[in-house]
Amino acid sequence: MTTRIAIAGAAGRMGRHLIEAAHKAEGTRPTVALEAPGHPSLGNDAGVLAGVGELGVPVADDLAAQADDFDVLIDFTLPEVTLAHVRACHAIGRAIVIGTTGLTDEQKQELAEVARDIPVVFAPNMSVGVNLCLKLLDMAARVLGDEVDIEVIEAHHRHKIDAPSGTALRMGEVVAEALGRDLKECAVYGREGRTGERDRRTIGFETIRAGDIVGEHTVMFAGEGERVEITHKASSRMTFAGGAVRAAAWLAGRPAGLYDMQDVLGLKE
Ligand SMILES: NC(=O)C1=CN([C@@H]2O[C@H](COP(=O)(O)OP(=O)(O)OC[C@H]3O[C@@H](n4cnc5c(N)ncnc54)[C@H](OP(=O)(O)O)[C@@H]3O)[C@@H](O)[C@H]2O)C=CC1
Ligand SMILES: O=C(O)C1=N[C@H](C(=O)O)C[C@H](O)C1
Repeated sequence: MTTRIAIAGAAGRMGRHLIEAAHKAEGTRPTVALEAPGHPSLGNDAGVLAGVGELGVPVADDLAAQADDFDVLIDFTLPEVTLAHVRACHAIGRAIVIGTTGLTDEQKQELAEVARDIPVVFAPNMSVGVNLCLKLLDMAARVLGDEVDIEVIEAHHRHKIDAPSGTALRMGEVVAEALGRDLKECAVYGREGRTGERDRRTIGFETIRAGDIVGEHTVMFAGEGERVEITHKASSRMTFAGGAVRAAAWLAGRPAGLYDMQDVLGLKE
């Protein structure tokens, strides 16, 4: 059966790749494309926007009005826009895949409540490689334990508006959980001035924003005499878009619940 996909933020960096991925993947089809009211792309064909040729899917601004035309919404937009779409999907009973990062704790809480009634995949990074790295990080943290200093370094393009990246924060959470720490208490974001010696139980975050970097993450476990680094480098947004479309096909017809990419990829024990 073909999964009909709606794409929010269709004219955005990820939106265009999502249209292409949903069009090219077997078993999925982009049927709805959304942008905000007044957006210059409204009425344009989504396939033309994405560079894959005409698809007969004009960019529109009203999700609820197209409820009968899609099975799963994929949303890579802004936290407040994503939450409005979550509420709309709840009202019309549709599944949603969310890639948006930078949600507040309150927004995540609302998402968890809605996921009691509809199926939701929510993940800061949809690439297979990053999700494999999350497994490796759990193992590295358990083996190296409290004997090492842990730093998360991430680099992204100059247009990114949230920091640290959602992926970096998730990496920090995985490491903190493995070590029995609370990330909210042990995270240190950037350093400046007379900082004093490093406290071993902290987890440091460094952010680079420059040029057109698609997305790079390194977690460093540095001890006396050796260090381990686990690095992921994305060189194309298609790696995220392909993962999101795979998640949408996986989600169609599932029971209500809050899932992540580890569920989609079968990486949970
Ligand atoms: N989970 C993952 O694997 C990944 C997650 N991301 C995350 O995805 C998000 C988007 O990133 P990116 O594509 O680079 O950002 P962009 O700014 O390029 O895209 C966001 C799009 O959403 C549009 N938009 C704004 N308001 C609405 C609305 N009310 N309805 C529909 N569309 C709207 C924007 O329009 P405009 O700005 O023109 O008004 C824009 O086209 C970020 O949070 C990023 O961190 C990114 C890559 C991978
Ligand atoms: O904004 C981006 O581009 C990306 N955002 C995600 C994040 O915040 O982790 C994932 C990816 O690295 C690209």
